[in-house]
Amino acid sequence: MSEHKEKDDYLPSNCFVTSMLTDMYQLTMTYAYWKGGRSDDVAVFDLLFRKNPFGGEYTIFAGLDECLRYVNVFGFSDTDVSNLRALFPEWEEKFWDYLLALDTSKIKVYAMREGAVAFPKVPMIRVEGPLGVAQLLETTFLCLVNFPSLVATNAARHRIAAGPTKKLSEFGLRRAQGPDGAMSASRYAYLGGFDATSNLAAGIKNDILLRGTHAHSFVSSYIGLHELNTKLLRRANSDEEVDFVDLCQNQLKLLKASRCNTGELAAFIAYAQAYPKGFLALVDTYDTLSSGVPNFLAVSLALNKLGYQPVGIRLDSGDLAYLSRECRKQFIQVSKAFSVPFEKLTIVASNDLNEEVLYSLRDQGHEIDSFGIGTHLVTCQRQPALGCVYKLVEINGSPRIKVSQDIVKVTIPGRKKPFRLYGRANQPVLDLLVLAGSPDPVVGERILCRHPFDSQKRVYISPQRVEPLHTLVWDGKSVPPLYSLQQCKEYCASQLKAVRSDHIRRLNPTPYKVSVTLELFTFLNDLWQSEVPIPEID
Ligand SMILES: Nc1ncnc2c1ncn2[C@@H]1O[C@H](COP(=O)(O)OP(=O)(O)OP(=O)(O)O)[C@@H](O)[C@H]1O
Ligand SMILES: O=P(O)(O)OC[C@H]1O[C@H](OP(=O)(O)OP(=O)(O)O)[C@H](O)[C@@H]1O
Ligand SMILES: O=C(O)c1cccnc1
Ligand SMILES: [Mg+2]
Repeated sequence: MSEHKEKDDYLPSNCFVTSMLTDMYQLTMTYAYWKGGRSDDVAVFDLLFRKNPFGGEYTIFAGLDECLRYVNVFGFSDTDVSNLRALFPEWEEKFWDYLLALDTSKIKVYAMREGAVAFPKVPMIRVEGPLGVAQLLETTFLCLVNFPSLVATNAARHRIAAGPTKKLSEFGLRRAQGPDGAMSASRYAYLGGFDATSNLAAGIKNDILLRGTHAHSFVSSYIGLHELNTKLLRRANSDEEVDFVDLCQNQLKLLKASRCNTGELAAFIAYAQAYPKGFLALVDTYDTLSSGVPNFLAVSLALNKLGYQPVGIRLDSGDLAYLSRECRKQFIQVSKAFSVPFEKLTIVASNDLNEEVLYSLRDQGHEIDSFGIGTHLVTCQRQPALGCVYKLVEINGSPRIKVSQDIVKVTIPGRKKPFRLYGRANQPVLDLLVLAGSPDPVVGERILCRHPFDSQKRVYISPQRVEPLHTLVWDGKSVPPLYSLQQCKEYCASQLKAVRSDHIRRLNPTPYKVSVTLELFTFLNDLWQSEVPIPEID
């Protein structure tokens, strides 16, 4: 086989994503399957999680496109084989021919749509095909789904906490877990509900709106007005150049602000000279209310006189609720006193924001229009990992079960189709797992839905709508349609809108029901009984 197996342009975003990006035990199992003559046994694996993250009751499924890109380039190169040969010199020669020839042409992948709201135990992805290959996909698939889904869910939670009208920008690049953590976080935060990113590379690569203000260093780099290389600024609608520095100083006098830092004023003037149409100032370097805001307003009034409209401010410390209200008050006062349209200037807030702070700000009342959120969003500080697993559920048509003392860890065996059943209000009521060979649920037909493990819990439902959650997305090659990031983002928003609000609420959200058919319930319990020896007490 050639050194690279690149097919078309459908390649993983990260160059580390190759068939060697896996746990060593996947390769040692591959060899043992091959030695045991099991490589071509037909396996079915489910990729699912057991517990929603962040103490919530929902999860956003993300990362599918990257899984399919990986499946598209799956395969071992000559270099991979020579590296593996050095590691495992005792492996039989013929195995290397087998490994070099491995591809995903016999693999089928069924999956939820990227951006779907997913619930515990319902497979987000089902992989079918030769055991030797399907097994090898485990680690990489998990790696490609866990973090994206976690970040997308985190972003969705921040969106819900901020409210639908606020602008949300992801500011996490500098604090992310390495370059891939940052690039993934920017992409999947957007999918989960953010509007923009400060990450230039991610914005350009993914066509995400780029947003940014300026740093404290820009402000503190100026000590006085003498550092400005020009005093001039051209009017918006003519070529006339005006002494802008004089104009700003005069406006400051009119504002009767006596405790302003002159270096800060110089920085704001310099920024306004560079961006007269996009003037937004970070106002907390010295003192927000007695220096930053009056300096900002003086420069803004001067810009107004030259025909420009300023954009707003960023607050990055202090009590953001209080400060934003005070700033808005001052904008309104100045609007009235000077007859300028400053009432609705944008207030951006940042500084260690997270879901809890967003809720708290809402409770207190604030005037912030836009939030810049970094560390907590991209590192998922509240819960740093999602526990997706990849479990064998069937081999050569025989269902397999992984039993555990801990009931939530028991896998639901067999090849299954998941459906979302909708009730009267056209809202999802429960997800139902049905054995693949059994009939699909039918609209208007009453069906018994059972809790997979708790025999007491069962409900009848006559669904108003039945939505199959899986579609075939890879059948030896990718199966269209492939959805763009924008489409995944829109799908995510529409899914979240459809879910009953009590599943989403902040405190004690209601768990969403995940059930199995009576047939699957009986099948699961019979298999459990037959596989687990009955303990004997003497
Ligand atoms: N009104 C508010 N209600 C709840 N939390 C807030 C409010 N305003 C700000 N916060 C949060 O409180 C924390 C304050 O952080 P911190 O202790 O670093 O203060 P700071 O204002 O940045 O101080 P410093 O300027 O000394 O760095 C941040 O996480 C911020 O998001
Ligand atoms: O707090 P986060 O949610 O992670 O958001 C990003 C933070 O990063 C920047 O601070 P930093 O001190 O790095 O630089 P600055 O001088 O621009 O404030 C910015 O001002 C925010 O406070
Ligand atoms: O543009 C900003 O204001 C920004 C970007 C990254 C981190 N903190 C702030
Ligand atoms: Mg900061």
